[in-house]
Amino acid sequence: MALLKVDDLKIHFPIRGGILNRKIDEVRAVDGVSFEVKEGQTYGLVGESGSGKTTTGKAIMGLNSITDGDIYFEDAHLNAKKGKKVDVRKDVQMIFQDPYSSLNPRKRVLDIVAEPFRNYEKMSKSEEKEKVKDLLERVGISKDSLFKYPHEFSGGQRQRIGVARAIALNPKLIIADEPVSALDVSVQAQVLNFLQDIQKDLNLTLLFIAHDLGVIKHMCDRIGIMYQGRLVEEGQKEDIFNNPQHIYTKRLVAAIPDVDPRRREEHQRFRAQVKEEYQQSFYDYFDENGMAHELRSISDTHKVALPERG
Ligand SMILES: Nc1ncnc2c1ncn2[C@@H]1O[C@H](COP(=O)(O)OP(=O)(O)OP(=O)(O)O)[C@@H](O)[C@H]1O
Repeated sequence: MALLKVDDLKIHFPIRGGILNRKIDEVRAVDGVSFEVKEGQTYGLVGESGSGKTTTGKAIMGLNSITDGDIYFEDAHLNAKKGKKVDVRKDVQMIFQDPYSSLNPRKRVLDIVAEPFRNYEKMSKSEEKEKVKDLLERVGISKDSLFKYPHEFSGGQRQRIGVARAIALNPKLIIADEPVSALDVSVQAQVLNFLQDIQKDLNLTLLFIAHDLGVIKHMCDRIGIMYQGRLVEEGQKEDIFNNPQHIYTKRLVAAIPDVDPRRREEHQRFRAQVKEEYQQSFYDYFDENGMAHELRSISDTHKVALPERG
């Protein structure tokens, strides 16, 4: 069963200008995105910076207003216009990219991790401490850390504290937005493996957002490729990596450094083939400024590098 269903989601931000500050254009950050995440699955949303991944994640959390489309969690329609507002804050939690800024530097670990359940559960101070100690133990942080501040931890440890906070309410879905991209390469794998362990232990469903296809490959069962606010391709991991269909997906797969010497020649051939196909097809997809034809009103940040005209 799908735990999360995103149906034709559109999130457009107005661009205002002129002395009357009127809407002069819009950024179509998300423009007709549909996908489903099944219970227990890790679904990867991948795409370059500005492709709309974070905006999609925030909309699921209720942090972005939705222009059009629907989001369902279990059977609840999250953005229903009529009826009672559904609160999924307990069931859906987010882990952010930057463990340096996502933890309040003035708060102690105890208060950071206890914050989510203080709103939901009444408990004594000593019960609260015990619960936070348990959570810290679960994420591999010493329980003596209760009264320490975020700056006393390394990046990887801070991300673990962020995870302790995210799992404090026993959520069903975690949206992990680039959870390792701000970390040293040397600790990235550790944090990814730790996330997988936590997922298994707690039977969590993960929506994993990243720009790095290597990280997505390591983590995800199913993958959606975002480009300029659209989901240009979607499928099981094996299909995306072995038989990509969209030229943008092919370029992402071709750009992965080849680490397996047995596949080097095959990968080189694939790269050459993609380069040729991209050059031939470029002007079918993009105009002379590098903007996709059907998506011209998207902001300049979406421009892609122009190849030589063949
Ligand atoms: N509040 C906002 N107002 C106006 N434009 C916005 C707003 N939030 C995001 N955007 C724009 O929407 C587009 C998609 O942004 P988003 O952050 O979702 O992309 P992303 O794929 O997550 O990229 P990144 O990895 O850099 O965060 C970008 O062009 C961004 O500038």
